[in-house]
Amino acid sequence: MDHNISVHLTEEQLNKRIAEIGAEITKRFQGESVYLVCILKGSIFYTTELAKRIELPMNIDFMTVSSYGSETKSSGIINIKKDLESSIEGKNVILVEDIIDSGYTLSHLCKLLRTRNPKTLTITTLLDKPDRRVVDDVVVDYTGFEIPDKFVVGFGLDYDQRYRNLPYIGFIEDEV
Ligand SMILES: O=P(O)(O)OC[C@H]1O[C@H](OP(=O)(O)OP(=O)(O)O)[C@H](O)[C@@H]1O
Ligand code: HPA
Repeated sequence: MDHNISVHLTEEQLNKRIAEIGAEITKRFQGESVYLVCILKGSIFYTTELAKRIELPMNIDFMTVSSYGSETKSSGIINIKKDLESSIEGKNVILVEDIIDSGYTLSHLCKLLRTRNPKTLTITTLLDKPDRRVVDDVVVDYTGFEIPDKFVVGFGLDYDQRYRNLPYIGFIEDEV
């Protein structure tokens, strides 16, 4: 089944904001290196665009986490399907998320990563849906855009594994 998808954020708007966040992170960690943690799969597009805009020595690592399955609502149960390859002890870790919705994923991940003693833990998300928050115990350092409570796809985000490749962020309007 296909969906009507309305464009909410264009590729240009996304990349402009990502460049701003990259510049801020570059300034904040001047003279140091950073360890980017990409939360697969959704964050892959944001991570690659952001990484290109951070002018610092960098390591990029990946975690696969899942809580949504084929639903549009979080189950609240976070599964770590793939863990990081290296130790983050003493590193400037930057956790890169595509979206914060209920907050379950971020809350769980932050608790887990802090147990591994990073030097700093910085959180960035491309999108934030504040109206949907259930768990709100994490301060986000860099947010791309706040969006209303509508299901979004594109730029890495999926609906039942579809639409990740759209170069923009769009709202699912209805089925056609
Ligand atoms: O704030 P929350 O309600 O926890 O939702 C946010 C999380 O949900 C999505 O991941 P998902 O589990 O759908 O996996 P995916 O990235 O592979 O699509 C998204 O990428 C975030 O990681
Ligand atoms: O709106 C969304 N779209 C895609 N994936 C998501 N994961 C949480 N919220 C969303």
